[in-house]
Order: sequence, then C-alpha cells, then structure tokens
Amino acid sequence: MPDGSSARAPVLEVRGLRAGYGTAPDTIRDVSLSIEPGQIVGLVGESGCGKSTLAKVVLGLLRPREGDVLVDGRRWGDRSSRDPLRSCVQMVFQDPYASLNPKLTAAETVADSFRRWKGSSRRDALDEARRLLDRVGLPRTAIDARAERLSGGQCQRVGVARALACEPRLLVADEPTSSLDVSVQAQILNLLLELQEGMGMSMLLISHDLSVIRYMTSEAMVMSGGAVVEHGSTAAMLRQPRHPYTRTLVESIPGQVADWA
Ligand SMILES: Nc1ncnc2c1ncn2[C@@H]1O[C@H](COP(=O)(O)OP(=O)(O)OP(=O)(O)O)[C@@H](O)[C@H]1O
Repeated sequence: MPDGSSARAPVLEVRGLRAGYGTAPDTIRDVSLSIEPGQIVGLVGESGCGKSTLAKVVLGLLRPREGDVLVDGRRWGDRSSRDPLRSCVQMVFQDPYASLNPKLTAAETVADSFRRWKGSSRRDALDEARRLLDRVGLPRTAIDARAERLSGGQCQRVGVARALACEPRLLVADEPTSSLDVSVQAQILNLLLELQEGMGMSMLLISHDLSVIRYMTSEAMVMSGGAVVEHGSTAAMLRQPRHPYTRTLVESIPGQVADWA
C-alpha cells in the first residue's frame, strides 16, 4: 500500500455504531474501533455504560440501528445461524458456571462445539475436545467430570476451550476473570495471552478492572454514557488520562496507578 500500512484488513472494524433496545433511546452511539490481527484491545467503563451492548453487536446478537460491523473486511450483516462469520467471533463469559450446562462433562461441552462448527463425528469431536482441554490446562482428571463438579477456574478453561473449538479470528472476553478467585485470575489471563500468541487470535477484552487492561493490552478504549470518551495507548492513558471520566477511573485506584508509574 502506498502509505506503507499493512495490507491485511483489520479482524474487526466498527464504524459509527448506534445501538439500543426496543424503543428506548440509544444505549451506545458513535462507537468506532478497529482490531488488527493478533491484537488485544481493552474496553473499560462504568457499569451500564454499554460495554456488553457493544459486545452483543460485535457477536451479531443485537442488530445495530446505524453503522457497520466488518469482520475480516466482510459486513457482519446477515444474522443467519449458518453465516460462516458467526464462527469467526466467539465469546468467553463472565460467569463460567452459568455459561456451562452443569450436567455435561467438560469433554462433552467442548465436543458439542466441534460438532456444531466443524461437523465432526461424535467420536472425533470428543477426541478433539480432550486434546483442546489438555492444551488449555484442564487437569486430565477433570476432562470427563461434569461441569457442576469443576472449580470456577476449571469452568473458565472449559469456556475458553469451547470458544476456541471453531478457531475464531476474534475472541470477545467480557469480564472473563471478575467472578474468579484472585489466585485464579492471573492463570486465566495468562492462558488467554498464551493462546492469543500461539493462535494469532485477536481479542476484545472487556473489564472494569484497569489492572487487567494494563496487564493484557497495549491499546484500550474507555466508554462512558454509551460513547467512547478516550481511545489510544493503554500506558499513555493510564499515565496521563485526558478525559475527566478516565481521570476519575484512574484516580479511584491510586495504589495500582502508583505501582504502574
Ligand atoms: N436486553 C436489554 N433490554 C433493555 N435494556 C438493556 C438490555 N441489556 C442492557 N440494557 C440496558 O443497556 C444499558 C447498558 O447495559 P450494558 O449491559 O451494555 O452495560 P455494561 O457497560 O456492560 O454494564 P456492566 O459492566 O454492569 O455489565 C443499561 O442501562 C442496561 O440496563
């Protein structure tokens, strides 16, 4: 390209997005962002500012009122369940217990994904699931245990493996560690980093915890009241927040900011 920039399309491009529920006013407005291949972008903001709403639009679960969502340069418009783009964007949920069927084993849960997205036979899907669960660090003894018997961290590893079964281009992780014990949070964040590096996957990481955003991302955006109020280098944003809301956010955790300085 003449300007020397990469010829590869961003994995996710969101332009001028406006979205909301029913007849209520817009929940999010004028949201634009771009995520390059292999990049993790952080999204932070107060409760109710519209982070999950943006995630729903990116996942194709909520139709935007205005604007475009492109995945790998292709319009994310048709919400048909057969749309191959659906498999390109996967989600890791906040509450790993609630997101799994408690009666299915870890292997059965992930095998379901292989059958659904790759059309694998039951036996092949279980083999593939066991290999993937091993890769995400689930202990062998837990692979054939029902989800209801697993710890929160183990359930989240199953949730991650389930999302990875279709080799997504983009993982949307909505508060993936906020319901886990502090001791387990770092393990799951490191797992996500390892997988992102190993698979070249991109990630939109949603968190209200600035230390998580700091640890995981080099670029982040801050939302407030449904709009993006700051967007840029994570380190610069934490050192010198420009928007009053970002300043409030950073100042509310003085101990952590001092550690990062
Ligand atoms: N299904 C829905 N129907 C109607 N309103 C909704 C729906 N889901 C969310 N909202 C509203 O949209 C606004 C934004 O919610 P959203 O879940 O996107 O915020 P959030 O930033 O993810 O919050 P949190 O950090 O608490 O998860 C809130 O006022 C919420 O009540």
